Amino acid sequence: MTRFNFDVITLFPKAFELINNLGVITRALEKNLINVNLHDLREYGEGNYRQVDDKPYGGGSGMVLKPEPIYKAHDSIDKLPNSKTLLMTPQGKVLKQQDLLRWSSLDQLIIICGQYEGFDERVRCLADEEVSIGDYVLSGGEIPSISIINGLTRLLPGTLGDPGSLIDESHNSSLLEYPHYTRPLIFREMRVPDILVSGNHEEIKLWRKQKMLERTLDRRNDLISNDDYKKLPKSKRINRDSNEIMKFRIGNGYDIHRLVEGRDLIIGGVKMQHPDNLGLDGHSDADVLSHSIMDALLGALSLGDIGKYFPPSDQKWKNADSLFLLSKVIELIRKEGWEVNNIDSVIVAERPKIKPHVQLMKNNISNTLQINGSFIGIKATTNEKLGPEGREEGISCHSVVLLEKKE
Ligand SMILES: Nc1ccn([C@@H]2O[C@H](COP(=O)(O)O)[C@@H](O)[C@H]2O)c(=O)n1
Ligand SMILES: C[C@@]1(CO)OP(=O)(O)OP(=O)(O)OC[C@H]1O
Repeated sequence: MTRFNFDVITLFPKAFELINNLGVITRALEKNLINVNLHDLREYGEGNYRQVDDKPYGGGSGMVLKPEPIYKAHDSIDKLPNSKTLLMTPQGKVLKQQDLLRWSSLDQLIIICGQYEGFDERVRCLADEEVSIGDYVLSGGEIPSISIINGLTRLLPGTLGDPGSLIDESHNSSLLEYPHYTRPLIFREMRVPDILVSGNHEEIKLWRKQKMLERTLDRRNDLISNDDYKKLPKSKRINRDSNEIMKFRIGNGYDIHRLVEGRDLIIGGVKMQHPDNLGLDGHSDADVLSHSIMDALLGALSLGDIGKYFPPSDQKWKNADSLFLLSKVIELIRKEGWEVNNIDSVIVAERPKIKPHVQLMKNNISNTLQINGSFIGIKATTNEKLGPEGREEGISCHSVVLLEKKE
């Protein structure tokens, strides 16, 4: 039978009395599956007072654990062939289930418990790995060590009554575990999902897999690595939930309006003069720049296009100010929980010169969207006399936007 040795160097050996009352761990001790040897650091202290700490060089508050007692304690431990030394410190790598699995194939873990005031830097040389149990500070490494003893022991063969309970549980794969239910069927009007009482084990298996995915996406989508995500069937990647792990969405918008006589030429909310007094025709003010930005914003969130929100059949939008329409679209985007990262547009017009008006257009878009002008790019190009824009039959505009999910 495997016998795993934990050797813990600690100033507070009494803290480990807890493991004598920890169910699975206690049973593993009784069955000699593990050995927990406590090495009281005080016994390796120096002088009559068994001093283990001292003032820091360079000044500063608090005391620092001296290197000599820790080295002496570490030297005193018999090292098994397959052994590693861990140093518990908030500066260490955050503990993951994978680490416990990795260490479970060793014969021995020597765990050095740091203290919150710190230890002499040279102690780090003893450690194969520095480990933290989270981004917070405890008074010492004892509770983190107990976490490691607990987490690792339950992985050892013969420890758990039902080894099957290791298979599905959270963190073994990169997904969290599915929800569990037991009797009664209905508790305070909360009913166990029908599928679990259906007796259809194939369906139950599928439901559990789906719940694992949903739960992880909902609570800990940081656990889903790109590789794991790619392993998912494509049908799962394209569903609504999978979109939630995306923090960015890109959108593309295009619009073109005909150049005619008797209409104003308004682009980006700026009224310009065409050399032949032409203007853009449309139901609204036909502002191609604002329109293409709106379509890009809506497209980024798969929300359709402007015609859906401001139908040309509706007289309400006759000669509408497109900057006002844009203000409505950005309201919708923000209501959906997204923010504009940046916008880039290109206006295709043979004439007039757009460049002199670009700053004013930027100001208008920036005020309407309430974003800084430096995140808005507006450019212009002729179409080299080619196509409808080149023949001055119309002016078009292309825009792309990047949206970022708000926290
Ligand atoms: N209606 C336009 C078209 C172009 N510009 C500016 O002129 C530059 C040269 O245009 P090309 O189409 O020959 O590349 C272009 O980079 C724009 O800055 C403009 O202001 N208005
Ligand atoms: C803006 C709207 C408003 O009715 O009309 P138009 O000015 O004709 O512009 P278009 O780019 O055809 O978009 C459709 C409409 O939403």
